[in-house]
Amino acid sequence: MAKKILLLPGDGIGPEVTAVSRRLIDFLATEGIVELQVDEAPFGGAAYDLHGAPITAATIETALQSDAVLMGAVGGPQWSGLAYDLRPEAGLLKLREAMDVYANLRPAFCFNALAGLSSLKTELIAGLDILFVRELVGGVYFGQPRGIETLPNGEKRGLNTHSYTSSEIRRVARVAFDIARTRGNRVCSVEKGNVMEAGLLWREVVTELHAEEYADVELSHMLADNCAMQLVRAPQQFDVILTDNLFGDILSDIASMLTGSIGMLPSAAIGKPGAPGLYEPIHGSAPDIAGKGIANPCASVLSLAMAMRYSLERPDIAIAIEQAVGAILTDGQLTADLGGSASTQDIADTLLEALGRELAREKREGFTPNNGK
Ligand SMILES: NC(=O)c1ccc[n+]([C@@H]2O[C@H](COP(=O)([O-])OP(=O)(O)OC[C@H]3O[C@@H](n4cnc5c(N)ncnc54)[C@H](O)[C@@H]3O)[C@@H](O)[C@H]2O)c1
Ligand SMILES: CC(C)[C@H](C(=O)O)[C@@H](O)C(=O)O
Ligand SMILES: [Mg+2]
Repeated sequence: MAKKILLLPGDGIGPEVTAVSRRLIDFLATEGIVELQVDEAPFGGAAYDLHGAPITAATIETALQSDAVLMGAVGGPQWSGLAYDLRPEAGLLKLREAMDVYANLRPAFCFNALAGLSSLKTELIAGLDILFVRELVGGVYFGQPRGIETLPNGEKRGLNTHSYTSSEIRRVARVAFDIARTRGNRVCSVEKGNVMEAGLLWREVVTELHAEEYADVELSHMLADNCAMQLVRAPQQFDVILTDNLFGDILSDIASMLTGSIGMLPSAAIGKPGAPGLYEPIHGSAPDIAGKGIANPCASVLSLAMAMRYSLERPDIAIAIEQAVGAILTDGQLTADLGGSASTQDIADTLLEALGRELAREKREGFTPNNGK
């Protein structure tokens, strides 16, 4: 039966990079390599402009009925004055919450061809392969109470609540330990238990789960500020980094620059086994370059590869896409963020050819599933 994929291009460069993934999807479908039913809906600021809300109930329903949702990016200055709930970013949080995609996998992998473009020295980067497992539907992003209130003295107060229950921590920690077993078998759990009770509980629950079920996996703990420093000092020390929603957001952006550009980093947000996954680049709508046709589409395309691996049961296509991206980078097909002059369209054209070659090679030689490593 055809797998269902919902595209949510979003705002800014979102539609530009998603269009490249769409070309790959259409190619795979036309060649009969995979049977896909593709839907598309406005999302974020685009949905607000059309429907007065950043996501509609119908789009949430379609997402829940899909096998995978591929999102571009949302947000932009034209919507920044809206009330909090109407902002494009609030639509994204609503979607993540509705899909209950609590584990956000953010690989920071450096393609060989880009090692020299990292903001760190090449020798610190060679072979870099970190996987962030970021909790995605809890913590300070969702804690109650929240809001902006006026105090009796007339002053305003902005309020957010950072909270985690043990079951929320346990389920995402389980994902990190399970994935670690398929790669370097090491998990570094990151919080700030030195100053936050939620961090203390985080460490306690992770330690307990480790002792009960995952004693074979090497577990370490690190405070988030130290982790930020270690990521730019000696990033190769890490295999899987397990952390909360806010720290995961920030630490994965730091790690993106180790790989050459934020335009390279994909993500997969997964929930209960069998439930649809949400796939999106970690970058935003990049208003500074939107409409110029120069956005790097690799993060979107690599997110599609993650969808093939984690939701669409096609690890062969995932690997072919990843190999194709590696091949065009090696050929020097680089967008401006990587110091090149290729347009988004140029990348789409060469990527399609490279994907065709990779799939043909797999047909001849077979492939070995690599679990995203
Ligand atoms: N998942 C998402 O939809 C998401 C993620 C982050 C930020 N945002 C939103 O995007 C808007 C802009 O945020 P920002 O400027 O802080 O972050 P951003 O990630 O959009 O851009 C940061 C910088 O990286 C560059 N960049 C990002 N992606 C690129 C790509 N694919 N190719 C080339 N260069 C790229 C941009 O040009 C910019 O200079 C805000 O409204 C923010 O809330 C959305
Ligand atoms: C846009 C925003 C809600 C989002 C986040 O903070 O999770 C973004 O920064 C990301 O990394 O996906
Ligand atoms: Mg972010």
